[in-house]
Amino acid sequence: MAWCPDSLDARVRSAAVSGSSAALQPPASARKPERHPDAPAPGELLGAHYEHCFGCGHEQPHGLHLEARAGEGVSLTAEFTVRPAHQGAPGLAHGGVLATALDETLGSLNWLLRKIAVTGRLETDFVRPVPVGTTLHLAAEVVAVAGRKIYSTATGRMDGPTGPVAVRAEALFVEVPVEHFVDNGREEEIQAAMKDPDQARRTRAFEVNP
Ligand SMILES: CCCCCCCCCCCC(=O)SCCNC(=O)CCNC(=O)[C@H](O)C(C)(C)COP(=O)(O)OP(=O)(O)OC[C@H]1O[C@@H](n2cnc3c(N)ncnc32)[C@H](O)[C@@H]1OP(=O)(O)O
Repeated sequence: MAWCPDSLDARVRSAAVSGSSAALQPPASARKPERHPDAPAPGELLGAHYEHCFGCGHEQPHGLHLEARAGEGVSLTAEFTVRPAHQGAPGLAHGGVLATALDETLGSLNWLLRKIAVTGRLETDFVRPVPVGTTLHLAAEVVAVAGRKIYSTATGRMDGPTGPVAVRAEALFVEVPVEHFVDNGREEEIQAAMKDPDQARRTRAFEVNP
């Protein structure tokens, strides 16, 4: 049965105001997202899904080292501190880096659904310049699911989790089978990731859970 709560209507209206495209508006057949019973508990850190991920991996010296924490329902929060390596204009975060932070945060949501999905579309509003040294407080949630399509939204705030919005994004993730990575990725990194001694990361990267 189709799911169309007031909050989704509000999001669609707000999307229209912010200018996000029709492709990011869930169809009438969309359903409410369901948190997987084995999803990390609210408050739990998600950890890196892959040590060399530019967004969350600890083995990327100039990566974002983004730390995401499960929230209620299918939501999470994350933090990312802008470092000198992330500049575009002097002293300010590069817009592409901020989009990456949003992409990584939104991508982490799929772990709460226990679905493996990749970004199909990401639309970003850059609302305020973000100086180097700023900690961006990100909050994201999945708003609807339609077949393989996962619709989600995120904001990034400065000066604390309730501070002014600096960036926001809406996205469509598309669920993919594990072959997506095996068939398209580079052999050496795939082999290395499959040998990762961390069972949780291996599971997250290479198993699709119903
Ligand atoms: C190892 C770590 C693990 C975990 C991985 C975690 C990684 C975290 C990193 C952050 C996330 C990323 O950056 S991920 C990396 C960046 N993204 C990518 O590399 C994805 C590259 N693109 C693709 O591989 C492909 O285009 C896909 C998978 C997105 C879609 O291809 P497909 O599988 O053939 O599916 P397709 O039939 O085309 O589309 C399915 C449905 O989605 C819709 N759709 C598809 N793309 C779009 C789009 N851009 N805008 C609107 N709608 C779209 C279609 O209309 C269709 O709707 P309907 O007809 O069904 O209604």
